[in-house]
Amino acid sequence: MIVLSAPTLATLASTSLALIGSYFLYALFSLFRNVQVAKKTGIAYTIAPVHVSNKLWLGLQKPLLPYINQAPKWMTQSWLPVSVYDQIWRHGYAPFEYHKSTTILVVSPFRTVLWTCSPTAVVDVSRRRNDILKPVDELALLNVHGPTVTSSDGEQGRRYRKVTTSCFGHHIFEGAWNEGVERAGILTNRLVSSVEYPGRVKKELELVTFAVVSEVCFGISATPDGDMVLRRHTPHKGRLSYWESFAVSADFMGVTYMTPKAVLKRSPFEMHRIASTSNEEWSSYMEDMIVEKKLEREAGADKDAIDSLYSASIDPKVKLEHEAVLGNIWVFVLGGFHTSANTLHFILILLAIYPSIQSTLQQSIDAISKDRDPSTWSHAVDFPAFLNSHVGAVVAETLRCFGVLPWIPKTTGDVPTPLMVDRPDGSKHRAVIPPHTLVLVNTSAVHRNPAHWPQAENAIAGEDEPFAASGWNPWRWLKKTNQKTSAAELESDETELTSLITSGWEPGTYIPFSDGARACIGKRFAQTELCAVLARIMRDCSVELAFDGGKKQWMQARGEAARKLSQNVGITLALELKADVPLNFVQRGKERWLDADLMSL
Ligand code: HEM
Repeated sequence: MIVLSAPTLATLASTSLALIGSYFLYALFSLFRNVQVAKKTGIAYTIAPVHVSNKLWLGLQKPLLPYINQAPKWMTQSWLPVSVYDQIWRHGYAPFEYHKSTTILVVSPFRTVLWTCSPTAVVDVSRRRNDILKPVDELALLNVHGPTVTSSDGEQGRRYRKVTTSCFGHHIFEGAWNEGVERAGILTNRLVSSVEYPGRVKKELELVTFAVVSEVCFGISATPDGDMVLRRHTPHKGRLSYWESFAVSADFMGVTYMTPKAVLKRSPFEMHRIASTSNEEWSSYMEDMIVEKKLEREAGADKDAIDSLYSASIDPKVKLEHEAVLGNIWVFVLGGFHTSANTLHFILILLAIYPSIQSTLQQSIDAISKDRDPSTWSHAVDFPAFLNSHVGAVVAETLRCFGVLPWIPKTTGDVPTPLMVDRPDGSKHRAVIPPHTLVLVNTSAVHRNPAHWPQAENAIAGEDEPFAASGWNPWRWLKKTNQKTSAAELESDETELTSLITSGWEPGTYIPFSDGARACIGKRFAQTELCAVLARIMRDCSVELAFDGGKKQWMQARGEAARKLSQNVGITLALELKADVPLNFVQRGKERWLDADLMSL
C-alpha cells in the first residue's frame, strides 16, 4: 500500500482546488462572454447551468431531477423546462409563454441553444440547407451500425439522401397499403381474441409496423411474432428473434452511444452485454438481408428499397460503403417502425377515451368501404378516400398533439448566421445567431401555440395539465366538401364534414414530418400505412378502456387514461406513452359504451 506523506497530500489537495477553481472561473468567464453575444441577437435569453445535450447532464439528470425539482420554482422555471429532452413535449408551448417570445436563447457556460416555435423561424430553418445544418455530432447516436442519412450533412448527406429517396417508388406506397391492410386484419383478430396484459397493444402495433417496413422496404417477411422468413437461404439462428434484436438494439442505443465499443463487448454489466448482443444479432440479420438481395437479383426478382441501397453499393459511380448500407437499413427500420406504432397507440387510446369520435370515424369508414372485403381495398382509390376523410383527420390531429419528434435539431456552422424570427409584437426580426449554436425547432410548441391551435376549453375530469387528451379535436381538420367552413359550422354539422383540410394553415405552424430539403423521406409511406391500419382495425372492431362496472367506473378509467396521456408521455426513440393504459377490443356492435350511455362523450 502506498502511504502519502502529509506534504504530498497537501500539494495534491491544493492542486485539485486550484484546478476546480480555474474550471469555475473559466466557466464563469465563458458564460459572461456567451451572455454578451446573446444580448446582441435581440432575442429573449435565459441563463442555464447546463446544456440540454451535454453528455454528463444527459447521464446524470435522471437521479438529479427529483432534487432539482424541489428547488423553488423561481430558480428553475426559466431554464429547466427547456433543458431536459424527455420533458420537452410535456411543457409544449409553456416555456415560450413564460418568456413571452416564440424564440428563446438558452445560454449556458459552454454552448448556447436556440429554441424556437416561431413560424417565420421554422420556415427559414427549413429553407436554409447550406448554413443551418444537421448537428452531426449530436446525431452520432444513430450510427450504431454505420453512418446514416439522418446523421449526416454536406456532400455525404446529399449522397445518402439521393440514394435513400430513390428507394421510395410508387410500388413502395402500394406495398405499404396492401401490407398494412393485410397485417392489420391479422392484428384485429389477435387484439379481439387475446387477453389484455401490460404493454400488449403497443407490442402488437410494433410487430405490425416492423413487419410492414421489413416486407415492403426490404422484401423480407416477418411472422406475426417477429421471426425472419427468407425464401432463398436460411437466416442465422440467433438468441434473439429478428424483431427482438432490432427492438432491443434500438432501446439500448443510448448505452451503445455512451460506451466505447471495446468496453461494451467485454463489460461485466448486464446493460452493456444486452446492448452488445442485440447489436451483433441485428447486424447478422442485416447481413442476411443483403445475401438474400444478392440471390434475388440473380433470380431477377422485383425491386425494393434495399435494392437501391445494394445497387448503390456496387455502382462504381456511387460506391455506397457497406457500413452505410447497414446504417441506412437500420435508420429505415428505426424511422418506419417506432414512429407509426406509437402514433397508432396514441390514436387507439384517444378513440377509447372518446366513444362518440370513434363511432363517427367508423361510420365514415363504412361509407367509404361499403361492405367491400378489405382485400379489395385499393391503394389508388381507397387510400386517397380514407386520407381525405375522418381517418386522415384523426391521423393529422394525433400527429399535431402527439408529434413523433418533439423537436428537430439543427446547428449553425462556423460563422454567425442570420435567422428571421417573429417578434412578440407581430413584426419580423433578422437576428444573427452565434456560430455553433444548437438550433432546436420545438414542434410540440409549434403544434400547441394557442395563437394557431385553439385548445378545447374543458379538461377531462382527472386530467392534469397539459390537458393533452381534451386538446385532441380531429374534426378541426374537416371542412364541407369544396368549401371552407367556420369553427361554429364545423361543430354543428359533423356528418357533412367529409373533406380533409390539407392546406390553408400558416406556413411553419404544422410540421409533423418537418419541411424543406431534410423533411421526412417516409412521409407518404407513413400516411399510407397509418390510414390502412387504422381503417382496417376500426372497420371490424371497437376499442374500449378496460373497466369494471358502469358509467362511474368508466369515467374514472377515462380520467386515469387522460392523466397518463398528460403526465407519462416522453421520448426514447420517438414520442411514446411510458405508462400502460389497459384497452379491450370487441367486435363492432358489442361495445359496452352502448350499455353505459357514453355516446355523448
Ligand atoms: C408517423 C410517422 C413519421 C413521422 C411523424 C416522421 C417524422 C420525421 C421528421 C420530423 C423527420 C425530420 C428529422 C430531422 O430533421 O431531424 C424525419 C426524418 C426522416 N424520416 Fe421520418 N417520420 C415518420 C415515419 C417515417 C417512415 C415510415 C420512414 C421510412 C420508412 C421514415 C424515414 C425517415 C428518414 C430516413 C429521415 C431522415 C431524412 C433526412 O435526414 O434527410 N420516417 N421523419
